[in-house]
Amino acid sequence: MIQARGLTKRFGAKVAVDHVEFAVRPGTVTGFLGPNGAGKSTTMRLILGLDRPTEGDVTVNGRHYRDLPAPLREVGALLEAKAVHGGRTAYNHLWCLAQSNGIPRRRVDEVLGLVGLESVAKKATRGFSLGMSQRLGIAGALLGDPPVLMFDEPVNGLDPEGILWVRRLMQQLAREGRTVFVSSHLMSEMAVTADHLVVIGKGKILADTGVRDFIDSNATSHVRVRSPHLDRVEPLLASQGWRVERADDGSLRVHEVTAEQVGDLVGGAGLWLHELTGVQPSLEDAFMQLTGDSVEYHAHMAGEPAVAAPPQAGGDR
Ligand SMILES: Nc1ncnc2c1ncn2[C@@H]1O[C@H](COP(=O)(O)OP(=O)(O)OP(=O)(O)O)[C@@H](O)[C@H]1O
Repeated sequence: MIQARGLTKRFGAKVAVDHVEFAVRPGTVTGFLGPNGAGKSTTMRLILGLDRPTEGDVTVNGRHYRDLPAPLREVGALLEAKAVHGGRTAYNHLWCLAQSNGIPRRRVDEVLGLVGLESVAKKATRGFSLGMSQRLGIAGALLGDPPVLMFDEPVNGLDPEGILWVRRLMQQLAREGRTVFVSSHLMSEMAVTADHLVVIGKGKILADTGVRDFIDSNATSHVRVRSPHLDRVEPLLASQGWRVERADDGSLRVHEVTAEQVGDLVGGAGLWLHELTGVQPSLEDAFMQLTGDSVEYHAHMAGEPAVAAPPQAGGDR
């Protein structure tokens, strides 16, 4: 179990992690989500003792990382896959790690097999692709057979087969009763990999909940409508007090109603529909909804003002 209490890290005036409280429990895959610059990597670095907290505390199975006698046997971590001595072979990289933690040589062969790198074990890692480096990083995390594992963006650079492999690996590790804490920007992947989520924005915890609960409490379902009579259908739906939006592809999104309600109303008015689809919200929808105000770095779409216009007095949101 990983436990953070009042965990805070400041870099000068910048508060990267702001009085964060959470617990990552064994037996589940816990996703760690947040927009760029939210504080995920800093939190992971604090857990691993690579940075010292300005205030507060974080422990792994009740102890600070720096007090662990053989840390690789307690916590395995993949932070930056490319942070490996490029001149060493994959085998030697793992063997050096193993020796410093009293891990037997046969375990090096085992983990190389687990991640599928046996055939390149004797090659220098400087020639490795990002995907191969990720696999090597994961091998390093697994080396000490630790009860707690942390992965920062583990599927970065992996092909679809590799992504599926990582998903199964995370779930297998959790099923074995381990604590698995994993950050990713790939929402669709998190939705199918994680059981629980810790969401951070601008250094503060925004949510700490199950994946399903997170989606249900932060996004609503909608009905997608296409019609050759859109100019009449749109005001008809709006006249019911329903929230109706026009999507970029010309379809309508009608929020918090059922497809039956929309179909009955439009059919009753003698208008035609070409599509009527109930759409369940995704993890991405919920994430965007929750973290919209916490995004530090906004890109601007063509035609969108670079600086948001001030809200109109008395205007609707
Ligand atoms: N060594 C540092 N010195 C100064 N500021 C830092 C340092 N490390 C991180 N920060 C700042 O702290 C904030 C949190 O950064 P962090 O890398 O933890 O975010 P993140 O959630 O991992 O982002 P990303 O998703 O982009 O990897 C950012 O504003 C970042 O610029």
